[in-house]
Amino acid sequence: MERKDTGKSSKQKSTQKENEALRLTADLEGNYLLEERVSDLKWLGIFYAPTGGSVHRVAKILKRKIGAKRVEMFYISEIPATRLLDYKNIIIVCSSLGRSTWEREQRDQWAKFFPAMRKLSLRDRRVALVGLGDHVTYPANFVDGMGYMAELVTQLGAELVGKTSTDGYVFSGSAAIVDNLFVGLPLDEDYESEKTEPRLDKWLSLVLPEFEDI
Ligand SMILES: Cc1cc2nc3c(=O)[nH]c(=O)nc-3n(C[C@H](O)[C@H](O)[C@H](O)COP(=O)(O)O)c2cc1C
Repeated sequence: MERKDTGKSSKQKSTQKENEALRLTADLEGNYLLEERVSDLKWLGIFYAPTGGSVHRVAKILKRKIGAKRVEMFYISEIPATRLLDYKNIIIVCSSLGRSTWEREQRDQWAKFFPAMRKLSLRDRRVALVGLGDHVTYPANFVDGMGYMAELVTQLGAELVGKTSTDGYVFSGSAAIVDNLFVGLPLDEDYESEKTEPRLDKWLSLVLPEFEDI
């Protein structure tokens, strides 16, 4: 059979395919449009920033422990926020740099990413958080950033999994605690790096079974 030439370049065709897989819907208040992916979900994506420090190191350890072939990993400054929608389950690795830093786009990659992320619907997605912090220098704001991230993904409709007990952590305050549990896994590479691997192993044994199959 003769193939019809639609006159479209392969780039146009792949953009068209991308648009077909995304659906725009109004949020509950009708304030803005939410983007939803409706096809081709993959099992697990790890999204992290910043790169080159403790967050990046922990993201790489996570990928190795889960199995490099089972998971895809992205530095958020190199991808559009809609990439989150490709995954049924999502692990976000972030640090805490204080709310003022997170609110300044010129200083923080997550702050730059948030406006596009706020347009997504994460309904039917399971999200687990890993938050890097420093319990010695910032005991009153320990892993606060993970708390802000939890607020955001919950607002976007995601189901938060992988909450952890505060047992074994020394701190005086944290925005990452809800109902006496951390909203994800806190890690302190600055002062407790020897605890990182055992904490990750224990957490993964609990969180991986919570992720949904596709
Ligand atoms: C300016 C600045 C502010 C920080 N604020 C906090 C904080 O409020 N709470 C906390 O637990 N850690 C805080 N930290 C510690 C970092 O979150 C921690 O060192 C983290 O491992 C850094 O990750 P990175 O090496 O990937 O950048 C802060 C660090 C810096 C440099």
